[in-house]
Amino acid sequence: MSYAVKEIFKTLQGEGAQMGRAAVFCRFAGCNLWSGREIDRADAVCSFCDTDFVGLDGTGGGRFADADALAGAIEREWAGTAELRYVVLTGGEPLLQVDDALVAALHARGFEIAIETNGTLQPPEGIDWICVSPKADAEVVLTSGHELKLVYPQAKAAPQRFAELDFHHFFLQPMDSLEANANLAATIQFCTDNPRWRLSLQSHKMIGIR
Ligand SMILES: C[S@@+](CC[C@H](N)C(=O)[O-])C[C@H]1O[C@@H](n2cnc3c(N)ncnc32)[C@H](O)[C@@H]1O
Ligand SMILES: Nc1nc2[nH]cc(C(=O)O)c2c(=O)[nH]1
Ligand code: SF4
Ligand SMILES: [Mg+2]
Repeated sequence: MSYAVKEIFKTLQGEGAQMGRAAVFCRFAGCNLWSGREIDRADAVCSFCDTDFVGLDGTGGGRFADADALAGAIEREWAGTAELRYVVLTGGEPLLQVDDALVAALHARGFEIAIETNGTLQPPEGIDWICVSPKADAEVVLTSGHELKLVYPQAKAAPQRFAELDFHHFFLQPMDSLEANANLAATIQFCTDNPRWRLSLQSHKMIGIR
């Protein structure tokens, strides 16, 4: 099958337990919890998204005919050493498109594969780092992985609902919005009072990288 990709770029992972690690980001177009159009935002299941995932027009974006073509583009973007190749599949919601063929093509090129997902869809086998970020009252069907990274606060997604799921790391990430300062303060307070949860900052926004 073909893949619709908004953008492909190399940067440092800004969030979570892999913060600071060099990675190629592959941002898939489209999401199942928001159309991506501002006119629909207030009524969407996920209403605080900070990302433009509509269309194929970002740097390195486009329609890729098959897994080999997309993995090849990701490999060219990495453009570096053979070791510690790392790709973050994100979006939009990457699990609308990521399949066995893409996992195999990336592994064949020596990439460790990470994914950022809202947890409403099952992944193919073999993804090396799974980050689930639950949204509002959307049902989480992907209940195990490496990190659970909850944007905080969300009226319909209290941390307690996820604290017993099968993840190695539990992060709260302050919601970036007009209330970002208050959200940061509330997140610091919650993590201070509930030591299962650690603070994840969107460090790329603080240091001015993508
Ligand atoms: C744009 S999403 C794409 C991947 C997937 N759809 C998801 O929601 O996890 C990438 C990450 O950004 C986080 N994110 C989105 N909007 C945010 C905001 N306003 N403040 C903080 N984190 C946000 C998401 O929760 C997720 O962890
Ligand atoms: N540097 C950087 N780190 C990130 N971690 C998760 C991101 C995402 O949008 O999925 C992201 C992003 O867009 N940029
Ligand atoms: S689920 Fe992810 S990509 Fe979709 S609207 Fe929410 S944050 Fe954005
Ligand atoms: Mg982002």
